[in-house]
Amino acid sequence: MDGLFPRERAVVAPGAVHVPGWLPAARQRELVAACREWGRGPVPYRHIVLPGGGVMSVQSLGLGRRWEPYRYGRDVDVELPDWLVALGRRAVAEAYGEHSGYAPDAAFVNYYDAGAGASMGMHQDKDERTDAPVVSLSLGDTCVFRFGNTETRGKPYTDVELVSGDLFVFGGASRFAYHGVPKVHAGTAPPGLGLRGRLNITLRETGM
Ligand SMILES: O=C(O)CCC(=O)C(=O)O
Ligand SMILES: [Fe+2]
Repeated sequence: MDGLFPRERAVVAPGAVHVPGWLPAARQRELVAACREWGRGPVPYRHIVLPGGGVMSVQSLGLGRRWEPYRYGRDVDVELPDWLVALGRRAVAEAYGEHSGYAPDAAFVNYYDAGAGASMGMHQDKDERTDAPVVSLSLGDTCVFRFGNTETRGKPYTDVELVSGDLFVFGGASRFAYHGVPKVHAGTAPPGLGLRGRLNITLRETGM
């Protein structure tokens, strides 16, 4: 039945807002072009190695501050552009009706190679020293985004389909909720986007 009914804006949990189709197609193409440009160097997208030795299946790049699991370091892969800060502010205003001076200083760009089965386990974004919201933008392949609770990695959670162009903001009572991406549906990116796989940009205020 997917596609028969329009996807509606939804408050998935208090402070967690899903806005389907927020980015117009032309904006999505611009963002994909920017993600490609950022990856040209000097620092490429890479699989982050976790302190326990695990290797993330997602390939990531840091804008603004670089995340060195599990903290933000001083190194910068790519500067965080002002236009992306402005987009983040518009996103928070879209979700909550006001942006309250949202001032992100870091972003992760995550690339999911759907053909290779890339996914992201349940985790909290808790290395920031503020409780300002996280803004998430999705491009390319559709994924299952699992949005849970602040107590455990497990149930209760809600599975949300994030499609290219969707906005998801989590703040307030949901800021430290566990979330993850158990599945990316290969080959579901909009044909005109020119992207194989999924890109996700998450903006944060590190408070540092
Ligand atoms: O890819 C996503 O939608 C989520 C990414 C995420 O949770 C993160 O980068 O911390
Ligand atoms: Fe996260």
